[in-house]
Amino acid sequence: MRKIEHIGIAVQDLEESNALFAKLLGKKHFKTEKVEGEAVETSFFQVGETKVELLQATNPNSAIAKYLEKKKPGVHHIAFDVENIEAEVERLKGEGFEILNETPKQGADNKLVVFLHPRTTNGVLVELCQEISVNSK
Ligand SMILES: CC[C@H](C(=O)O)C(=O)SCCNC(=O)CCNC(=O)[C@H](O)C(C)(C)COP(=O)(O)OP(=O)(O)OC[C@H]1O[C@@H](n2cnc3c(N)ncnc32)[C@H](O)[C@@H]1OP(=O)(O)O
Ligand SMILES: [Co+2]
Repeated sequence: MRKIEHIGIAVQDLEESNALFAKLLGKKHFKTEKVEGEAVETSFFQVGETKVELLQATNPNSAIAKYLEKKKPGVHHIAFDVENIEAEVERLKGEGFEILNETPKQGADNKLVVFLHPRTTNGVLVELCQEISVNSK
């Protein structure tokens, strides 16, 4: 794990939360992006070397929608930047962590992502992110 890539925050209304976090952080988000595969719309704020990712569900089947059926808006996950996501998945499997999607999937902000089940990570939903480099496209 090289650094915290982002903190994911589940929100009900992206526009409203964008305005709130712009006030809080003293800067506007640098991008919004829909991730069809996750049925989310995201918005990113750069904070030093890490980011805040706001997530709104785009349909009721979204993991964010399901989360908000049971819990209040708030911190949803923590994402770590990794150099080699496949190698990290193998390492973490060996350490007994439960991998939710062994095959990395398309994330936001030009990343491949994997999630670990919170029941094996002390109750924290963990995301691994690997930058998709230009020559690997
Ligand atoms: C990829 C785009 C973007 C990016 O950064 O690039 C994203 O970050 S997308 C983020 C949204 N997508 C995901 O979160 C995908 C991974 N998540 C899942 O597969 C599910 O949400 C899962 C398995 C974590 C929970 O599924 P579900 O809600 O259907 O199950 P339960 O409600 O039964 O929960 C089981 C158990 O886990 C606890 N839980 C659920 N969500 C969280 C959470 N975010 N943080 C911590 N704990 C969580 C829940 O409370 C249940 O615990 P229990 O003790 O059994 O009550
Ligand atoms: Co994320």
